[in-house]
Amino acid sequence: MAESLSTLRRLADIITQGVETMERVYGTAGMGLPELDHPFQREDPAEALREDPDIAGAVKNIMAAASQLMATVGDPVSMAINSAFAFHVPSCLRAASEINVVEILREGDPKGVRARDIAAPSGNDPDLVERILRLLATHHIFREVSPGVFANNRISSTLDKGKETATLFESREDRLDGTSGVAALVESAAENTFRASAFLADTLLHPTRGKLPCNLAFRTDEPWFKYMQRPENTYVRKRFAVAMKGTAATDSPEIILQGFRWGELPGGSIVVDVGGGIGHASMTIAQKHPTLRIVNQDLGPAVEQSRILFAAHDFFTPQPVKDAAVFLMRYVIHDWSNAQAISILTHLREAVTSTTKLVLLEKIVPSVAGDDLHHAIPGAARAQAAPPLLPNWGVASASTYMYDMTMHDLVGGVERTVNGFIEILKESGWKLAQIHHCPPSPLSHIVAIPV
Ligand SMILES: C[S@@+](CC[C@H](N)C(=O)[O-])C[C@H]1O[C@@H](n2cnc3c(N)ncnc32)[C@H](O)[C@@H]1O
Repeated sequence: MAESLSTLRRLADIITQGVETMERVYGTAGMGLPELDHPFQREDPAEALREDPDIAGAVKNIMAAASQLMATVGDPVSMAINSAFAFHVPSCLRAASEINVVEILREGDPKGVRARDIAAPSGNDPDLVERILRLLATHHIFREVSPGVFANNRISSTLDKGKETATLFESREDRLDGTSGVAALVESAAENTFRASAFLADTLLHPTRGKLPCNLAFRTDEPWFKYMQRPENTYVRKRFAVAMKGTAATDSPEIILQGFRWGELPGGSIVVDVGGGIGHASMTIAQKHPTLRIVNQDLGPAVEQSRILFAAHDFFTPQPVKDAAVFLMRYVIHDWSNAQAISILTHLREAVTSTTKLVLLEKIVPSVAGDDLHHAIPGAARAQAAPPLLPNWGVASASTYMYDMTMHDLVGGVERTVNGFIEILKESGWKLAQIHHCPPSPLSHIVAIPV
């Protein structure tokens, strides 16, 4: 058999094996696989089963093999051109979310709602709304149940803001407050990151020191975080904060407890969550390990709440806590360039005791071609997919690479490889001592000690 045909068969076999694993695990648990056509129910025990390692492995293999199969059999010219036009997906998705389609469908007839009734509350053209939803339904986001009639499905329903449509239309300013953060993340990414990303090539063709795609897109010399502080960007800033909650929606909150052994720290040890934001990581640690003393530092005001001390601190200035057992940073270092990251880490290094540890929670970027698994660092080695799959499982790992470019385009940050972490840690007086991966999450605990 020609090589390409045998590859096709091997990819199809991977999918078959994955499906068999899913049938076996769901069958043994006496549960059905959640249906694509039905709205997502987070509390459904069948959703929790996705954490099962066999299911998580099967899902990765099926996604990687299915996308590789499509790339293999699809017309290459169409594949390239469709990739270039794929921007219509986020553009339509944001449009649907902005006019609260998900909530209109949730409140409407479960059998489906006509485009004219979906368009009416926002006063939009029903024909245009129908075309937007048709493009999305073609990508399995929403269902077109009969011509011009739409319903939510498993994917669209994750954007549900959980409020009455009347409330959502009443005040645009507050519509995202208190929501899961998924719609905020989608709208923020599909507006701000999307606009910034459109200027990536321009920054390569006309590189100007210090200018990021975001600076060209928003015609400002200010960094993104500063630009968001302008009074006219209040809505964008509020939405961004809610969107940060959305970034955690794909991970269990318990992930903070999975790697580094917080329970082995002596009672009374101080854990400083540097750049801890609203403190959800601090809160999870404090609840599970009540004898630890947690300090959550961020730019905001200082308060004491739920046994956590919220302290105002700029991490580009000397670290005031000099007796910490752990400096923790979740999703902070990826916001910064190497020079800035080294400055932040150096301030922490200057505040250590002989036993202080640094714990970074970040994604570690694998190469698509596979990595050298023989790093001297305990825990660094990670499973790789067997051929013919891409070693990094291709699109099943896409979010890591999407976040990497998001960091670059908006803030000049970077999702780092293992070597990237080794380098910035070494430059700031730390040594990477241990890595705990937390599959199926792409997040890892990176533990460093002072040298
Ligand atoms: C991506 S968020 C991560 C927040 C939190 N660690 C989490 O996992 O949700 C980055 C955080 O860094 C904070 N930050 C940005 N610049 C800072 C600075 N100079 N000093 C302290 N915190 C800063 C932001 O306010 C934000 O809360």
